[in-house]
This record gives sequence, C-alpha cells and structure tokens, in this order.
Amino acid sequence: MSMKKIILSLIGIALLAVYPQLITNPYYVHLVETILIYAILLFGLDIVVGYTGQVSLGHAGLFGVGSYITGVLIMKYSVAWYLAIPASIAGTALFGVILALPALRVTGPYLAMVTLAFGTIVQILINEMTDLTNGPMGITLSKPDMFGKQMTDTSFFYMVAIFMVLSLLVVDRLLRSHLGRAFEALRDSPIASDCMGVSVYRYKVYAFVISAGFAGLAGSLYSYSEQYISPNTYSFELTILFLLAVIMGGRKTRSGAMIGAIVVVMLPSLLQDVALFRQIAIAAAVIGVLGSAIGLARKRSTLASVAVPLAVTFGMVFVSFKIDNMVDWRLTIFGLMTLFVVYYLQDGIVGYLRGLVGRGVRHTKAVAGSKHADAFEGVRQEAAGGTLLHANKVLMQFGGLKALNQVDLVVERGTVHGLIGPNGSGKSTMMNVLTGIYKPTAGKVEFAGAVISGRSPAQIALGGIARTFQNVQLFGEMTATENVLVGLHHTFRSTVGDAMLQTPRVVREERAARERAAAILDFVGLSSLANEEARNLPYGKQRLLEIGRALALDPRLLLLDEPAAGLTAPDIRELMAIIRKIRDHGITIILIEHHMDVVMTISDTVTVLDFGQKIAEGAPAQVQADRKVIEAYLGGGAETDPPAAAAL
Ligand SMILES: Nc1ncnc2c1ncn2[C@@H]1O[C@H](COP(=O)(O)OP(=O)(O)OP(=O)(O)O)[C@@H](O)[C@H]1O
Repeated sequence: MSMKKIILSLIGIALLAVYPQLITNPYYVHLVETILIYAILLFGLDIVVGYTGQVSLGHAGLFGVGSYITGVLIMKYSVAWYLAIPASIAGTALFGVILALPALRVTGPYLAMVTLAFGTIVQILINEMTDLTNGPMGITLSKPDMFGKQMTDTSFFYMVAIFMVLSLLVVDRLLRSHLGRAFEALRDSPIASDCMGVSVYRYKVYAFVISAGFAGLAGSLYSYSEQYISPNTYSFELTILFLLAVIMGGRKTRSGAMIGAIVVVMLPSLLQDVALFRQIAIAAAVIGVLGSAIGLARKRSTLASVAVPLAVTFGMVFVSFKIDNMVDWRLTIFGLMTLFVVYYLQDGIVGYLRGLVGRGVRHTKAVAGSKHADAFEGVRQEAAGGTLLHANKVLMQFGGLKALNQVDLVVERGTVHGLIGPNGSGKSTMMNVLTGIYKPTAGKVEFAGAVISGRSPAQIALGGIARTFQNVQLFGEMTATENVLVGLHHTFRSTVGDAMLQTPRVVREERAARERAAAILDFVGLSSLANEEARNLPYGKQRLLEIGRALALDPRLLLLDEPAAGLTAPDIRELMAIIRKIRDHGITIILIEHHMDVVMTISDTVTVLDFGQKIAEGAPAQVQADRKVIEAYLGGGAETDPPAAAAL
C-alpha cells in the first residue's frame, strides 16, 4: 500500500470515528449509515457489473433476501446478530448461485431480463409467504444486543462502519489478486479466458456468489438499521438505482462504489428539494467548466466535444432556477440525468475526475525480470519424436456445410506443423476443434495419449494446449503484464480466502508470477510496454503479446492462428525467430499462416486443407510441388488468396 493511500485511509477511518460524535442529529447519522450499507452492496455489485461485465438487475432481490434472512431469524428464533449476519451472508450467497445460472447461458439484454425476473420473483415471494415473512405487514426488529445490552444508534453506526471498512479491504485485496484478473479477463474476452484455463463458467459463478454475499451482509445490516423491513423496499426502482450508482460512481473502483452509494441515498432527497437541486446543478456546472478548460488546455477535448455537455449542465442550472418545486419534474430530471451520465460520463465520476488530473485507471506496476525467473520455467522439456496430437477422422458440420470432412491430422512432438489452405478451407475450424471451442460432429482428438474431444476449452488449455487467435483476443483493459498473468493463473494454488486475507501464500505466488511474466515479456520483446494497456499496443505487438500469454500456460502444444497477419517485414522476422526459439524449448507448434514464405521456411511438415478436406501433407518442398495444392490456390477462383498463391 502506498503512503498516500495509507494516509487517506487513516483520514477516512478518523472521519468515520468522529462523525457520530460531532453530528448529534440522528437523521444525519442514519443517512451516513445508510450510505455505508449501500457501499457494501455496491462493492459486490461492481464485481459482477464492473469486472465481469454482466448486467444484474437482481441485486435488489439479493439485498431483500439478506434482510429477510436476518428479519425472519430474529422474528422466529430471536437469533443473535453474530449468527444472523453470517446466516444472511451465506444464505444470500446461495441465492447468488441461482442468479448465476442464467448468466452461464445468456448475456446482455437477455441476462438483464432474467435477473430482473429473479428480483421480481423474490419480491413477490416475500410478499406472499406470509407465514414466514409476515407478508406486506413487514417485520419489525430492534438494534442488536451487545454484551446483554441493546446497541445505541451510535454504537450500531460504528458496527456498520467496521463492516464497511472490512468489506472494502477484503474486496480490494480480492480484486487485486489473480481472481480479480480472472473476473476482468472474462469481461474482455470470454473465449480467450477459457483458452487460458480460466473457466468462464466457474468464474461467473464465483463472481455472482461473492457479490451476493456482500448483498446479504448489506441486507442484514439494513434490517437492523431501519428496524423495519417490508417487501416494497426491494423494488425494481432500487435495482435500477444500484446499477446506475455503479455506472455513475465509476466501475472497477472502490471510490466509485462509495460515490455511487452517496448518489443512491441522496438522489431521492435531491429530487424532492429544489434548493438542494440548485446547489448540485451549480456544482456540476462549475466542475464541467473546469473540466472542459483543462481538457481544452491539454488538447484532450475539442470545442465541439465539450459544447453539448456544457450546454446541458448550464441548462440544468437554468431549469433549477425556473422551477419552484420538484414534484412535477422529478422523473423528467431523473431521466435526463441518467441519459447524461450514460452518454457523457461512461467511466463514471471517478473516471472523469481521474481524466481531469491526467491519470487513467491505476494498474499494479510490472516488476523487473528477476535472475531466477525464466520464460520457459514451467515448460516440460520433451524429447522430439512420437505422436503428440492425433485428430482422427474429424467431421465438423454446420448445418449442411462440412467445414471439416473426415480430416486426419498427426502432429509429431517437437516439430512445427504448418496448416495451410485457401480462405474458408477449415483451418480455424480445426483450431477450434482442437481447443474444445467446437465439439466435433464425429471423430475424435487424442492429445498425449488421452482423448480430449468433448472436454471444455479450459480443461484442454490446462492439459497443455495453448493458442493465439486469428482476430486478436487480448484482454484490452488490462496491461501487457496482466494479460500474461492471466495465462499464469494456473500457477496459483491460493484460494478466495487467501486472496481476501492476503496470506503469505498468495503474496509469494503473486511475486513469482510477476517475475515470470516479466521474463516472458522480455522473451517476446515487450518489456518496455509491460505497463501499457493491451488495447493501446500496436497491432504487431498485440500479436506478440498473445504468444507471450499463451506461453504462460506452459503448453506442450502451441497453436498459432495467422500470427504474421498484419505484421511488417521486420516484425515477421522477429516473429520467426521467436517461433524457432519456442520450438527449441521443446514446445510443439501448429502454425496456420497465409504468408507462405513463413510457413515453408519454419515448418517441418505441412498439411493442406481445401473445402474441409486434407488434400496434401508432407515436407514443405514436397507440398509446394503438389499439383492438387497448386490447383487449390491457383484454380480456386474467388476463393483464391492471391499472396499465398503468388508465394507458391
Ligand atoms: N460457427 C460457424 N457456423 C457456421 N459456419 C462456420 C462456422 N465456423 C466456420 N464456418 C464455415 O466453415 C468454413 C471454414 O471456415 P474456417 O474459418 O475454418 O476457414 P479458414 O480456412 O480458417 O479460413 P480463413 O483463412 O479465411 O481464416 C467456412 O465456410 C466458414 O464459413
């Protein structure tokens, strides 16, 4: 933790400690208490929405489950708080599994609909299960007892503050660990996550369960805080407000969740009180003017780009002085504010403020490569010779189209095996079959003596097959180092508990992984770009980074899908040297490439596909001279790839 962060945290804790002593009005103490409770929920919601990129409209439902578990346990069994709170966390986490199930099948608007239905069903059930929940009458409860005495409002405030600080610490540690990287990776590219051994299924479930646990804790504290719960609270509006809070505050930041919590609590007051609305409108206009001036001075914005947001903020000030009360206008103003945030503050308030001071998202800086770390540290040196991979009569059918038609492919250990063919001949389909993305319609794939067809991509990746993609599939918002670290995910044995508590094991594993990542980046020539976000790298470097990330898996077989596409001549030479070095370390390679000079120079064996069938196989010179191959390239009409044909 940096000195600045420690000082800020201590100031934050000191403010929380003195607040209820300085502010004696119980209304304001309760207001901040509610903000702290919502912040706990939003830390969790940010894992699902900000990190894994899933839409959840079910979190008000989870919040309700947490509240009612505590409410029912107290009403029926007079359970103590130290049992009721853990029961709410565990019980709501179980409901998180139910919410995760649809996320495994659907995404985007469909997931939004399903999670919304979940929230609605929870609300209806609470309403209808009168015997258990008291139905619409709600449950009344009192503040928890501590040492045989009922807590005062102030002592309960401290209890909530302690839970919030602990949640903040735990979430922060978790999200900075290998698990946080796994969540983030599956947002940027689920397919690449799976192929790096980070199972999308498993980590989506983890994200929902952990997030639900925090919703359960928040719900439980809320029931004690309000001392009365009823089904109406956990409504559709609340769930929208939660989602808006994460977006408005700024996703992937804890400070964003805190700001979001303030918004959730203050918005209803803001939309009722015209004087408060005027003050906020003026503050927004001042920040807007300052931000635009800084943006223009630093040449990061243009007059055209700041004109509309400025006009809107000034418009808001104008309107705030024109209206006398908020009653008729609150929904319109709420709608316009939502539109403004979604359109102009896509990185939220925290993202906007960071932009003003010229700082992007903070990533943990890469370490320098250590003398002890070696890029190929985990790779098993295998003796060349013998079959490593055998695809046996593979048929891959899409409707009536046979993308692969009874293809046999035998790859020898320690070789570079070229796979070529005109566009649409089935090369990428073969890659997808070998890595488990497609399950073959018929035939089987054996790898190192075991049948792998039918296994999941993550299982196949962890079994020793790594790949790159024809259309680069990097984790764009993560740095080059973090991309490689996702590839090194398999080297971690630490559990969620280790990550949350920062045990020595997780610290040791993280250090070792970072040193290894530095060595891998050095090997692919990207050391100087280690802290750069992948989306900002030049195209050629992105391809090299994909190779580095794949090497991190310690593969026995590496599949390279058109690694030279879009590369300049010097980049291609660098790439060829890298491929040779990888082979020299005993890793077998299957290389799909349209640059014939590359394939023919570095392959030991070449297989040629055409219309899903194998038409030739052998040494490069032999294949180049094959009449069927020449015909496939030169006689293929529109399907012909000119550079490939020319090279042949
Ligand atoms: N998921 C899919 N659904 C339907 N058809 C598909 C699918 N994937 C591939 N195909 C079809 O299978 C055939 C083989 O495609 P594939 O991408 O494997 O060819 P390729 O040899 O890799 O081509 P290129 O060199 O252009 O990448 C094509 O006709 C393609 O349209």
